[in-house]
Amino acid sequence: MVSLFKRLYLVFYPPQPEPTSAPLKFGILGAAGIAPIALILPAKNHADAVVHAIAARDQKRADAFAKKHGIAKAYGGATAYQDLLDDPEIDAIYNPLPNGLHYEWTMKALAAGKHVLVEKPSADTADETRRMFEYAEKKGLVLLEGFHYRFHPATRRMKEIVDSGEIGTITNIDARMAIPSGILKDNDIRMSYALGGGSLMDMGCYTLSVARYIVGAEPLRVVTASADTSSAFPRIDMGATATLVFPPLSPALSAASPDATPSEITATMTSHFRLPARLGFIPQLPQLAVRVTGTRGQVTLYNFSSPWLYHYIAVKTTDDKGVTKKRTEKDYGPDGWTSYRYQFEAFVEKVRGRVPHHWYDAQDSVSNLQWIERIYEATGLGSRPESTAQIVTD
Ligand SMILES: NC(=O)C1=CN([C@@H]2O[C@H](COP(=O)(O)OP(=O)(O)OC[C@H]3O[C@@H](n4cnc5c(N)ncnc54)[C@H](OP(=O)(O)O)[C@@H]3O)[C@@H](O)[C@H]2O)C=CC1
Ligand SMILES: O=C1OC[C@@H](O)[C@H](O)[C@H]1O
Repeated sequence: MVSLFKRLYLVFYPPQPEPTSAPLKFGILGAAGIAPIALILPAKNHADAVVHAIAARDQKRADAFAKKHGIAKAYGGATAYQDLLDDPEIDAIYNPLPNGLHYEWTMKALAAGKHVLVEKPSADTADETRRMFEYAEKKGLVLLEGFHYRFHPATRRMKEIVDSGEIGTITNIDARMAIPSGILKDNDIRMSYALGGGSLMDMGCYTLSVARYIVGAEPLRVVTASADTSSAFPRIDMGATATLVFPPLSPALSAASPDATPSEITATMTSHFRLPARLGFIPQLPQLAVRVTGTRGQVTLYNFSSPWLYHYIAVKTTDDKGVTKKRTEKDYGPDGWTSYRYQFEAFVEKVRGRVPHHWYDAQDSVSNLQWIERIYEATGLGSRPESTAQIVTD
């Protein structure tokens, strides 16, 4: 318990190292709820980065956010986002706008010559994501989709266990990210189709991402997909469940397994904004685990999407004699380092032209959106709308 408090204390009150002589200056588009944990706190703990400006559609909101977080500049009003992008002092942009605005403002930020860390999912469609990364490449700028969980040591450890062959040949993956009803309000950005909402976009993007990461390959097909909708939000999947088939693990990985004939892998992904109460009044617990089943056992990473807060990796194996062994591992890394802090470290390293401890390429982000779109198509709800913004690129 003491270590939990110490860890969380250091997350919210991180040590602030002496800054370098010219730290990277970040600007944030929108006074978004996620910005403090995902960018401001990691930057406070980084010697070579500083959050220099915030832009919000309302000046008072921008000022209040800047004051609260010790940010030097606050842009407000109708032109605030573009004003921030036009600020020559800013090197990099954090884009935590609603999903449906990721494409427009990432493209505009790249056009202004800024590196971009864009929140997940990177855009509404795979085609938008592809165009964003192609443009970043052309401009020689760093663009990263913020799948922070990938940078955390617990995620890497789970993958290491799977790749070691300890649980045999993988047969199934079950990835869930779902929260009980009563948390998400009707006016949340996640409930707006026009803003790129839906549980598959918001939470399903993680479940798909983690399954693809574990297998290290793209799915072959969507087998089943269904969505829970309501008459009040007909185009929003309050919940979505999809079953996809992946190819067997690559020979390099299956060589670590003693099983002779690896078979296709079935992955089930579940996301939900409002898990219904049991018997109408007992709230369900959040579902936040990814479980990988193999021919000789299982590995479960609980809370794969926010491992920094709390997680465990449960490994269960059964040998040829039927003897079952269980163990639990944890890997938080240094106290106070969230998955966002690891992600931030990698982003800054990349911008500085150094090799980050972990990275994933543009195709990874494009593929994630491709499969989100295929699942939406299979549910009958269709992709989220493409941006209609006019963007001037060079
Ligand atoms: N990596 C992670 O762990 C998480 C990632 N996210 C992602 O971050 C993004 C933002 O999520 P979250 O912080 O929860 O959202 P919020 O609603 O808290 O913030 C969204 C921001 O978008 C701005 N905005 C611009 N146009 C609109 C509009 N038309 N309607 C509403 N807001 C608008 C607002 O900025 P302004 O201040 O200018 O009004 C607002 O502050 C999403 O893409 C989400 O998927 C969210 C949570 C966790
Ligand atoms: O990490 C997260 O948890 C809750 C979600 O609604 C959010 O958008 C996601 O990124």
